[in-house]
Amino acid sequence: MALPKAFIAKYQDLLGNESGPFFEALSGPVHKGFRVNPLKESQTLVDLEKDQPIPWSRDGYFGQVLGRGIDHTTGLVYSQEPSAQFVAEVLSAQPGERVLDLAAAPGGKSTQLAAQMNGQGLLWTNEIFFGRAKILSENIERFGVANAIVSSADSRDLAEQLPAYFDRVLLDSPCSGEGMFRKDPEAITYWSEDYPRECAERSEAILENAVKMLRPGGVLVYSTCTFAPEEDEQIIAWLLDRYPEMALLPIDKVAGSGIADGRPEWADGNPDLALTARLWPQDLPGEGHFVAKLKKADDADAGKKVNVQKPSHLSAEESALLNDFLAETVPGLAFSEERLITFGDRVFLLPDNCPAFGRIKILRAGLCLGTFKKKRFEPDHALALAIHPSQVAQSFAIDDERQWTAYTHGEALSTKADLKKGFVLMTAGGNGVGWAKYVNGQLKNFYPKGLRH
Ligand SMILES: C[S@@+](CC[C@H](N)C(=O)[O-])C[C@H]1O[C@@H](n2cnc3c(N)ncnc32)[C@H](O)[C@@H]1O
Repeated sequence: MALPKAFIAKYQDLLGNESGPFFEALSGPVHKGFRVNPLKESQTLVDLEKDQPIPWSRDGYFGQVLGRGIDHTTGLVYSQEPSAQFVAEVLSAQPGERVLDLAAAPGGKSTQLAAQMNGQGLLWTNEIFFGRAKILSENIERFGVANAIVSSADSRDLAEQLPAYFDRVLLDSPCSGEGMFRKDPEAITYWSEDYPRECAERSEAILENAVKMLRPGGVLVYSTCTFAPEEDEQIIAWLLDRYPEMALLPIDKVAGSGIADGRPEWADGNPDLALTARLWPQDLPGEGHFVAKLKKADDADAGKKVNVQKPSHLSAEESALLNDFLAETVPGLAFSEERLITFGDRVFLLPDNCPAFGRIKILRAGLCLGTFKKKRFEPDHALALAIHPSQVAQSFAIDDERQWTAYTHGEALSTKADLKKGFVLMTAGGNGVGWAKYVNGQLKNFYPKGLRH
């Protein structure tokens, strides 16, 4: 890997004697990791080795996930670089809280936060670029997350809509990506001496909005995947200076893991900056990361009141179609109609007390239940991935490779199983993986066309 001369000079200067092992590590092997998904009822399908837990990640292991493998397709695992798994652990979202992931695509940290929240509370996950937000939304669906709002908005517009609203905010900032040089050498081509400063300016602008959205007493985690002090300690020094209501919190650096303190001497010398965390490739089996955890003062400005999103009014026909579908197919799913919202023909179950969307572009408003078709209701793939098989009236277990291949190709399956005419939850290894419609010994395939392979 050819590193820019200016990069080498900068880190020789900053790291002194440590620079040798640092540059050596940058030309060493990349470490792969994955997380298992505790939101899924059963883990029986995971055929990846789970003998090397990542010390700083609750559900994380070293190892490589295959893109088209059943583990991945069914949302049982999420492929994520080991160091990146530390960030959401530091934020530590709790069930029932209001949590914002402000720069979230493709969704590594959001899916980890969703696992921590275990379906309770509100996870608002945002990505400014619409194309990337679509990928984020697909990953949220595959992971079986029912309580997430996925939006695509500029942080300024979000802050106007949701002032002082969240218990926890994560800004995993768009950065110069120096920590990914080893994993993704293309990142080197974007680098210049000025690039970290340019990225830092963008991060400052996003951070201002992140702080606005934090409630008094709320917790903010700021992270990057760069070594650049301009985007790491110096940004936090700037934040502490600009917002006296924000204070650094200690981070559990997991004794023996190699996670290091931040470097006050690379910013304004404030000793509190040592509370931040640095993950160096020469110290641990992962890529480069920086993490800071801060709290907003309990007596900070509480902001204006945020309204609750108004539900949609279903027509009598829509209500009847939906209620018939639920009674026949998912009798174990109970909720109040006050939580239903429609986008075109699709109906979503909002998280409890969901805040109003205003003009924010929403890609996913909680759990998509399905689509109103002419005189019928068709369940959504997201519903199959998020519900527990015990909630449905009938299910069909795919128990061999041949059936799995046929189902994910979009073929109908023949069966002698004792099923009633209507929708059937298809399961694999004990988890919902999609829908089929049973008619006369045939399971008609409802696996989404875009996912067939
Ligand atoms: C480090 S990545 C996020 C990775 C993600 N947290 C994960 O774990 O999968 C930063 C994200 O910020 C987005 N971004 C770029 N410019 C932005 C801006 N001005 N405001 C907010 N997000 C931005 C990028 O598109 C990118 O998806």
